[in-house]
Amino acid sequence: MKIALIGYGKMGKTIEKIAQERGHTITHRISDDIANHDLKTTDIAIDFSIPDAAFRNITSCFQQGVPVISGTTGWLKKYEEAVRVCNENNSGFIYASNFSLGVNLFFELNKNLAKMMSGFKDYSVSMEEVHHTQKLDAPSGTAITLAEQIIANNNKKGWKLDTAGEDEIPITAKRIENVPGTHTISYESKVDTIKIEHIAHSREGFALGAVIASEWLNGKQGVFTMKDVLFQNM
Ligand SMILES: NC(=O)C1=CN([C@@H]2O[C@H](COP(=O)(O)OP(=O)(O)OC[C@H]3O[C@@H](n4cnc5c(N)ncnc54)[C@H](O)[C@@H]3O)[C@@H](O)[C@H]2O)C=CC1
Ligand SMILES: O=C(O)C1=N[C@H](C(=O)O)C[C@H](O)C1
Repeated sequence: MKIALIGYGKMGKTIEKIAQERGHTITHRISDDIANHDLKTTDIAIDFSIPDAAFRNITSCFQQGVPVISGTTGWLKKYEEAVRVCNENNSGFIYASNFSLGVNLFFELNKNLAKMMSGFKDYSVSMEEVHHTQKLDAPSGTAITLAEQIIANNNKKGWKLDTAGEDEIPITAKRIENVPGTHTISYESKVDTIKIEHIAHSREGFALGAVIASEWLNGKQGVFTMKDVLFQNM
């Protein structure tokens, strides 16, 4: 496959390595305004850029007839608009706050645990995410997805960074040098604590997931999720 990398930073470079190992060709390595680039000869674009540029990058690809895998976080208020532009252009789109297989399994575990805990009022839920110090957004996209899953399966009404109200999930975001991404969910009562945690040891899991998603999306039209890619038969 011919792949355009939009955002050639930490993730772009890790994706390049894995894509080449799997026999793909990198046609573009883009770190500036998408308007400067003609993508028509590429099969798919993988966007891991910055929150302020992601929407413009993604929709510009659809308008050029190029399907998109996007892992950029912090732009999701415009997700529905991106879906509309994808469909108008008969293109293909997968966004995921986290492309790793491990986190997508963790998402399923989180939903089940939230459902199981919903009847037990003695436990209060909270979340902590830890990432490297260059991260632009907080809380992480993954933490927001986890919180939305708890809200849908428990009796919480929303989430807040740091101090939250009675019916909200408090999320703590820590920034520590070189941490690829750790997410911990705790249910705490007076007598004990139940914790589930995902620790990424490197960026390779995110990058491999994004390349597998590109291979899966190639030739398809429509808007999909990582659940479609990884757990089609679940
Ligand atoms: N969904 C997932 O599995 C994962 C998502 N991410 C997200 O991916 C994004 C990128 O992460 P990193 O690679 O760690 O960041 P990074 O800062 O290393 O790379 C971002 C790159 O985007 C470039 N850039 C700036 N303006 C641009 C524009 N207008 N168009 C295209 N590129 C532009 C920057 O020059 C930089 O090279 C972040 O939003 C992060 O949260 C990161 C890891 C996994
Ligand atoms: O910026 C990162 O590094 C990461 N961003 C994603 C997020 O915001 O959830 C995924 C992963 O945790 C690493």
